[in-house]
Amino acid sequence: MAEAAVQNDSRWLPDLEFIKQELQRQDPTLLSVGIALIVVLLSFVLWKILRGSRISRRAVLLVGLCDSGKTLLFNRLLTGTYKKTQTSITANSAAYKVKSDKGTSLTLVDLPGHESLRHQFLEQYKASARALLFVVDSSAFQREVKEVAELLYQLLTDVAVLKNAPPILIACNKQDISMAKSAKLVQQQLEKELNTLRVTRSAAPTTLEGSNSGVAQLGKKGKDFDFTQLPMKVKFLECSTHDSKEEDGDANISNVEGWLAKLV
Ligand SMILES: Nc1nc2c(ncn2[C@@H]2O[C@H](COP(=O)(O)OP(=O)(O)OP(=O)(O)O)[C@@H](O)[C@H]2O)c(=O)[nH]1
Repeated sequence: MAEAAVQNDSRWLPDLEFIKQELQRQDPTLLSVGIALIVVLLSFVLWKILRGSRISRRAVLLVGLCDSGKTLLFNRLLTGTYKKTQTSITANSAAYKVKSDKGTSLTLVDLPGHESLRHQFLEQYKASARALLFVVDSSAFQREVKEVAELLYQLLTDVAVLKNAPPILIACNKQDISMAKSAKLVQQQLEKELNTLRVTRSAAPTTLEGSNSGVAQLGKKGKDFDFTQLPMKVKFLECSTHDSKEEDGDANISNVEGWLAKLV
């Protein structure tokens, strides 16, 4: 057995000897070709690993404040129909087949928006996020802007979230209501609010236990914050999950479906 192993090993010896001799001769052409080959090989392996981890993360998390419309959007995406909703106290998840020829599926996870629950569920799911579908009630945005920005700030500075840099869709929902703010206005106000939050949070003293561990800097230092400074793609869209006249009227979510289809 041992002899066979030695014989097997000896098959490699001429090659190693050849490489050794060539290196000793320090042929610059061969050396650069060798280095280039190694770089290509390593890049390929790295690309495979990164791609593999992206594919294995299939969860699209629906996050947002209470009553922003996550559960109704979740139901609409899955069944296309209207269903009366109640405040979620736990996460709902289901397989969702994207609207494209590929027919691939993602897992939609609707997380509770209530302040006392959302942190716990975000902690549980954030590492598996392929993407984040952040739902905003555009009709209540003026009143809720600070709270919306705080939740977004929490996500955008979370080291575990930033590690995977999942694409984010900010769905400016309830556009059927006349008071609803446009996606452009929501974006501008959020950028302003996140900028303020960044200043106040970085000025806040860190506790002895280091409560700021796991929290990263938001955007580029020394520049006013805007969403293009983030490592992930952030898109803003307008949608409505039901018609203002009839609750079970048509939803306007085809752009959300389009965004989901592009994830796979
Ligand atoms: N007019 C209008 N109402 C909507 C829309 N989307 C949701 N709603 C209503 O808003 C209310 C809250 O919707 P939900 O889907 O339960 O909200 P949620 O974000 O899941 O709330 P939590 O479970 O508390 O996190 C319900 O009465 C919905 O019918 C919309 O696009 N337009």
